[in-house]
Amino acid sequence: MSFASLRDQRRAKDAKSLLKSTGSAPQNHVARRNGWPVVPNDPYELSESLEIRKSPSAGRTLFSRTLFNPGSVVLSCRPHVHVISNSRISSHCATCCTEVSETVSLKRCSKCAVAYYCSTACQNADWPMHKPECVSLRDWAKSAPDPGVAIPGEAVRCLGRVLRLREREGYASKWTKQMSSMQSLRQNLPSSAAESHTHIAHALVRYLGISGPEGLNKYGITSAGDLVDIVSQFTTNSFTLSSSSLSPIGVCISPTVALANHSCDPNAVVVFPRPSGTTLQEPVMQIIAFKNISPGEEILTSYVDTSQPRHLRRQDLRETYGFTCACDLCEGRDNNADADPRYCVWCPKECGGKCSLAELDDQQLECFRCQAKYEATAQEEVLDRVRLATEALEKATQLELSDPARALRMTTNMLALVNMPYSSHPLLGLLRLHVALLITSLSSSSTPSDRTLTEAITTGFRVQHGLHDVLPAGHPVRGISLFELGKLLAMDPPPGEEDHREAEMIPPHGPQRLALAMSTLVQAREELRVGFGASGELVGQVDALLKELEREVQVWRQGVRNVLQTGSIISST
Ligand SMILES: C[S@@+](CC[C@H](N)C(=O)[O-])C[C@H]1O[C@@H](n2cnc3c(N)ncnc32)[C@H](O)[C@@H]1O
Repeated sequence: MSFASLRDQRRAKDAKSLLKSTGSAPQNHVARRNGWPVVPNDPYELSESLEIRKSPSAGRTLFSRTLFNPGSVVLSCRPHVHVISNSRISSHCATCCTEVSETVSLKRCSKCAVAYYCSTACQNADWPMHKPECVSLRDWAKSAPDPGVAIPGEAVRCLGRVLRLREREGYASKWTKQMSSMQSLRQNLPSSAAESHTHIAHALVRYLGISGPEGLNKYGITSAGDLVDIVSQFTTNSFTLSSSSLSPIGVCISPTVALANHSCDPNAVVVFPRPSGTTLQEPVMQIIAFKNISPGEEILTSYVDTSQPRHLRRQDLRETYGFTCACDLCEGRDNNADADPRYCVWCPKECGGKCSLAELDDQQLECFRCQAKYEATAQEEVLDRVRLATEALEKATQLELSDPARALRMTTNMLALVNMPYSSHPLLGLLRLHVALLITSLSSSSTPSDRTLTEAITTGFRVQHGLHDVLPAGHPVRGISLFELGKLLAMDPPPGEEDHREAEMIPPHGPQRLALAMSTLVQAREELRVGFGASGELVGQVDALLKELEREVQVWRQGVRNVLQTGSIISST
């Protein structure tokens, strides 16, 4: 069955459920705005500034009833369930997600040796949930065929918590009603998702020690369809749990935040800015407006990385969420007469214009500015390099955590080969990964080299350039990458290497670099105040670093003054 017919089926289904929800009540009893029925907020308890409407083709969606300025918090809540991912399980507290550091140590659960906590208070808070989970984790480890799979994946651990919480909270509770109201794609499951759903369902049953239908009944599951619904609700509505600097650290579910529909040109973002200051309230999840949202406007977040080209965004959305995005960006209604900066190469005549790589279909690449066309062999060579770079990006991303040195060699080699605008896929991805790997190398080396620092800074500037062309101001990814660049510029260059190359140095050294670091950090603060809201943890970190640099500048100015004064004393005597 084609995707279009699946979508049409869903539309028909939406229309049916709409009729059902209005029942036999007269039409004028159903509140409508712009023709869309307003759905009662219950059981969500949304604030007065928000309302839920039912779209004809995209299910329930959130609308604003007030003006949200860029940087204002649209919604703030603690997720219903969250778990730390397998790769971060020993470095983040299972309860509040605080990361291990020089000042924070984590203690491991002595029974399962899987969950880690930053304090006794966090361990106690998690105990009612962890107690049965602890038994499941131990049983799972005992029967694991090898140590590499001794801990179940985060989807299975998260769903284990969902089922146990449903039982604990009660099937008629608000908590369970909210969870059950989340959309399931069971009826229109994309074929690509069926295999992974089955795999998760099998693993879940094994993890919970369920051996027959009675075991499932205990968790309120009366049919295989119920189980598919629960897995599908998870995949369609879960969020990547991230640190305050957007590093992925786990997975979580909030039925309220999940009410927001998707656009590749969104007006709001979902972040975890750690605003509470009290670990026991964390993780706090927020929807933040990064554009003006007027009363009566739909609140739209993005489920995918919007710096990616359309074909990759569409593929992700189809496979995981079962729909084809029809936003202005995807449908080419964004009034952009140039090549898509997310997927393009430079003009063959180097006029500064770009040729689009989107919808190529054997056509000749043509410059949008001067209409010059690529020769067949040159075009083949360019496309080969794009393919090669795409594969290298995928491979290096997989190796980022397990073998960062090898990943760094791959990005270094590939960056020397690709020549396309910094904003374009796969170059932007390679540049972002390259900076991250260089930062890892700088922080893990006992003798970091100035060459590595310089390369990280120059690459950081290229990333800025690229992101600027594909993400709007205030997007959290822009703020984070400016902050990283500011921190690199603020680092003291390693001693002993700098003098002989100073004249040709890009970026500058000495006080000029300090000034550049400060202006970059001020810009980062502006962007972060929008993308994470003013009370985000990172805004405080930028302020602290700016104060430190201010003091360095004072010391440096005083030093110059001293030298000048000493000089004038010498010359006057
Ligand atoms: C996280 S849920 C959003 C809330 C959902 N509309 C509901 O009624 O519960 C994601 C699902 O909403 C629908 N959806 C979200 N954004 C959409 C869009 N732009 N176009 C079509 N469907 C969309 C898709 O079915 C998707 O799988």
